[in-house]
Amino acid sequence: MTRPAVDDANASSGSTGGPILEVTNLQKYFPIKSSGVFRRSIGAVQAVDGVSFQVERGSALGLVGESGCGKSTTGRLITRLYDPTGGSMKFEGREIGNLSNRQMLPLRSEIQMIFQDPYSSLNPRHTVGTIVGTPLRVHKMVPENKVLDRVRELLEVVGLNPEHYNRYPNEFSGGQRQRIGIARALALQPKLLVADEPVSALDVSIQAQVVNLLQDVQKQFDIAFLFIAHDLAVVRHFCPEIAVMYLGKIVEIADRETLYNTPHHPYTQALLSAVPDVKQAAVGGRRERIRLAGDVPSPINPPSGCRFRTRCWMAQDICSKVEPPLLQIGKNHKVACHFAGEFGAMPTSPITLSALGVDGQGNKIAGADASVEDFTRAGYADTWTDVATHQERSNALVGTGGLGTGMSDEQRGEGGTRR
Ligand SMILES: Nc1ncnc2c1ncn2[C@@H]1O[C@H](COP(=O)(O)OP(=O)(O)OP(=O)(O)O)[C@@H](O)[C@H]1O
Repeated sequence: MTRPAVDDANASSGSTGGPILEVTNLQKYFPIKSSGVFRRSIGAVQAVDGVSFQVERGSALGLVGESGCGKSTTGRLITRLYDPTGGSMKFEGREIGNLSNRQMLPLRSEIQMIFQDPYSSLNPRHTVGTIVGTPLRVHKMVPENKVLDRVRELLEVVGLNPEHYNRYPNEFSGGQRQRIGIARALALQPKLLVADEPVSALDVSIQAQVVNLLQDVQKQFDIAFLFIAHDLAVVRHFCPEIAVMYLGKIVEIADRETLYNTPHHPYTQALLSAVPDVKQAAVGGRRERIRLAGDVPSPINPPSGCRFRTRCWMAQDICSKVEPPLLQIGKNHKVACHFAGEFGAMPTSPITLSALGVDGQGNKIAGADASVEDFTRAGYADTWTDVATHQERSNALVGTGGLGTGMSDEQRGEGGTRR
């Protein structure tokens, strides 16, 4: 199976490079209707509420968070199984959020999805040959007399016996069924694959095999991935960048090394504390386990200010009054927390004040300008504020030991960051 070279693909879609997917301030509110004849809207489930990220061509972004935080909804928006309530989704530079089903049709082959449950996502009445061959026929990928050859080829790519095309899904194990789902997704030679918890329904012993297969096909066909998972261990080896979601929002996003080594959001720290650390175990150490109290609150009526505050051990008054913006605090690191910092060394006063133009109680400071920075933009800026030193830093100076504008202690005020 071959994929067009990246440059050819760009040329055909009119793309000029840049990320394959750019999502900005994406929202999905599911309306709640009253019962009765006149089904009025009486509220909304704020499943995804202002999410921004980008996925580079051939790369992988991990989207992680507890059940109900909006990961699957985000994946379904990108594949346009759902219509967004607001925001923008650009695929190869082209807005796809407002495309009709018809306009979307040619793009469907380029953005494919792998589902969590390999049992319910395959039609039990169809043979594997039909399941994998149908997209080939619908999108006229190959002439009719070549469909079976291509199906066999795809089965081989995903490590299944090509001669098993005549079998039914119930004749395969869970891991093998997920391989069939992967073969079906690969049939259309996608450029972006949304993998929604592709291994969580599988036996632990099989999970690594399927992740390895996904990694192989990613390299072989230069496919970009949005890899959705509820735990940080699964995405660790797959995704060079990871976004952590909580109740419809991204609370922290960073490159893998930064996120695993120096998480700055209490929620990320809690999630990471549940991940076994082989290196630490080898030297006889144990990472302190942080147990979060209670469940994720309802997205129908989320907590005011910071949505995580009801479960956060760092929460203070400001957290209920003001929503923390997703501040860039490192070269490839953004975090949405008034008290963002390394575990055990988090600041005692909010770091977000000057960006927001508010005082420590969350009240607007008369005459103070909030930052002009757009906190909803996807990707990273070239300059940011270092929360430890309160100094401006820029890509050009990182690594040279050089720092930007030094700030006096006075300027730092109540731990305020200058932007
Ligand atoms: N079609 C829908 N109608 C109404 N509410 C929905 C719908 N789909 C999802 N939701 C709600 O939106 C919120 C986010 O759900 P979503 O499935 O995206 O979360 P998730 O992080 O993927 O969780 P899980 O891992 O359990 O799938 C949940 O509260 C869910 O109940």
